[in-house]
Amino acid sequence: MFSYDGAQTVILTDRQVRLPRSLVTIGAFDGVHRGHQTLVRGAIRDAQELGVPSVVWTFDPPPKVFFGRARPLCTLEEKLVRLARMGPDVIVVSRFSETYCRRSAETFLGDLGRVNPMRIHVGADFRFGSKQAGTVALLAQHFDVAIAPEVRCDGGEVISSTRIRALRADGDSATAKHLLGADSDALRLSGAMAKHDLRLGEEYHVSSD
Ligand SMILES: Cc1cc2nc3c(=O)[nH]c(=O)nc-3n(C[C@H](O)[C@H](O)[C@H](O)COP(=O)(O)O)c2cc1C
Ligand SMILES: Nc1ncnc2c1ncn2[C@@H]1O[C@H](COP(=O)(O)OP(=O)(O)OP(=O)(O)O)[C@@H](O)[C@H]1O
Repeated sequence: MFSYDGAQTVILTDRQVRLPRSLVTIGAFDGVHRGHQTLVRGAIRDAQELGVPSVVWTFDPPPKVFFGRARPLCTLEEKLVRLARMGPDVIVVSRFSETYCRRSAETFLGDLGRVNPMRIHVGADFRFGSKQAGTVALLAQHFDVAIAPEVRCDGGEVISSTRIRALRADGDSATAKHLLGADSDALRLSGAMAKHDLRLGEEYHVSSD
């Protein structure tokens, strides 16, 4: 349990979670940049209006990092803290592994059934399942899907983890930090969280004390 400003977030693996109703947003969320933040906040707001728990479903490591296509912008712990500070009810972490990446899009749709989503918020380019076969169109055949508008920076470019990685690689840490938004500095966690290893399938019990 992560507590922040009175809000509490439960962090679970995909094997632990089960909810009778929810509103879900899904993504790798590496860095939890300003685009991610708008998506997650919109999902939490919608969940509150519908009166159901908000769920952020993410992957560790980020798939692009797993496949060696990118270096991570932050650790799992930093990502969880940045997500939890926005106040979702639940964060679900799927361990992205050699076995997991072979799960088909249809199997992942079944996984989502564990939380019975009333609606799912994602960006238009969201893909899922082995070989990225699952599209937003497929997702919309099974669930009510809300497509989040793309968040752009002042210069008009879409904010993405890829762009922030490139800015960092070019040494432009000021612009990278700006696109990551507030709280972009590494956040220290309580020892309780650091001691737990999600890979062991344990539930996190985290307090911000
Ligand atoms: C069950 C599952 C299997 C996946 N398998 C692959 C894969 O084989 N190749 C790949 O590039 N990405 C794979 N992904 C990652 C997705 O393409 C995507 O990165 C992920 O769903 C997160 O979405 P986002 O990148 O929009 O944040 C898989 C995702 C899921 C949920
Ligand atoms: N700028 C943005 N505005 C709104 N939604 C976004 C934005 N960037 C990503 N998203 C959405 O957030 C979720 C997670 O996306 P993802 O983790 O792939 O971020 P990304 O910045 O596109 O990463 P990468 O550049 O590594 O592909 C997806 O549903 C995606 O569509």
